Amino acid sequence: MGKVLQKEAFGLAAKDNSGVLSPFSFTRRETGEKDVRFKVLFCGICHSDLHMVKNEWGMSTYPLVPGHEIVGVVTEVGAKVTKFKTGEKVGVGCLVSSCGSCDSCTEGMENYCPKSIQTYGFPYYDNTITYGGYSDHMVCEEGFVIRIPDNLPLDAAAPLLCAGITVYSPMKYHGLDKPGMHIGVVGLGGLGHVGVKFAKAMGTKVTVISTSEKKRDEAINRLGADAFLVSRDPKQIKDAMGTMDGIIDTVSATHSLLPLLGLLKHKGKLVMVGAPEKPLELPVMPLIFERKMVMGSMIGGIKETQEMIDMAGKHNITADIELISADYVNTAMERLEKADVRYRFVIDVANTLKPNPNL
Ligand SMILES: NC(=O)c1ccc[n+]([C@@H]2O[C@H](COP(=O)([O-])OP(=O)(O)OC[C@H]3O[C@@H](n4cnc5c(N)ncnc54)[C@H](O)[C@@H]3O)[C@@H](O)[C@H]2O)c1
Ligand SMILES: [Zn+2]
Ligand SMILES: [Zn+2]
Repeated sequence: MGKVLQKEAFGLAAKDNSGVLSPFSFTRRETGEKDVRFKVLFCGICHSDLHMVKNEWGMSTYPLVPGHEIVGVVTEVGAKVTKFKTGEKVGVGCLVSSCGSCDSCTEGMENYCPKSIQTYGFPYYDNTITYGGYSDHMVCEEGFVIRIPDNLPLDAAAPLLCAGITVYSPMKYHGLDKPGMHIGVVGLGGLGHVGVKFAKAMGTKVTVISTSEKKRDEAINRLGADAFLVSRDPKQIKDAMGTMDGIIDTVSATHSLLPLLGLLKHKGKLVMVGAPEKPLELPVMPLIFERKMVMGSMIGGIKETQEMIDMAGKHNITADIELISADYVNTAMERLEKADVRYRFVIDVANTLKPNPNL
């Protein structure tokens, strides 16, 4: 193999598990035949970025450039790229590659490919480590690039690439997308608030389940939820027992599943998408007595990510965001830890991250 050509890149990286990000220069590969290169305009801050920055899942390597809710404008395409042209608005979510031939890949579920490569912190084929979207530009195989509908504002669309697909995929897969169904959404953060919007667009009745009354007004009047339940209030839980077809649990910390299982109808499904660092306690009696199910779900495939964002375009679904400058990222991480965000931080990368003069 000849000399591998590379391009200078600049971003923000965690250098250790302290939770602090700082400027970082690195290189990305040249645009390969099937690669799309794009200038990053905006990147959302997912709670997974925070888990990874702090190595809470025990799988982080440093330096770690987070970011998997990335949108931008195409600057260069490889000779064999057919789907994208320079100037087009594109995005990349949590995946940048997969094997392409296993059962999961064949079924369009690259997210479950055992050899899938995540957008940051994973070894790539050329023995480099993948770096995410808190950076000035990206290069990605065209098969993992998503087209952003023209009518969506790019900053508020960015979080759909992880938060959006993570709630959309299980609703579709588990048949929780049928009008008339009653869906619960636990945890009203980045994932939860877009979960409410998609579930409403699918025509279901949506109840937000939260730990305090604080978000009741916003959940109902701003996000369009039909009802709001405080999970720590036994009376509110009791009144809603056995009413829900499915619950999407987006909570990022350990919490009790018992009240949630109680809210489900017979055969109801509790889908775990939140990924706390410690195991949760699973009460089995409600599962046994009423054939209830608990399952997990991880992001979604590329085809369904495109479907999700096209649906968002049709229904004008975007995230409610706080647009921040790159130098605010450490404060944003601290606030995210305390659930002090309405409802997603998005970094204004192109305007505020120090540009790379060589790009
Ligand atoms: N399964 C996947 O594919 C996938 C994809 C993206 C994110 N995630 C995970 O989902 C979780 C949520 O991500 P996010 O970006 O929406 O985070 P977020 O911080 O925006 O939202 C988390 C919500 O959980 C609530 N919460 C925190 N601790 C709680 C507790 N003890 N009890 C009840 N509620 C509590 C917070 O108030 C907040 O509303 C994270 O663990 C993240 O890593 C999973
Ligand atoms: Zn994410
Ligand atoms: Zn595969």
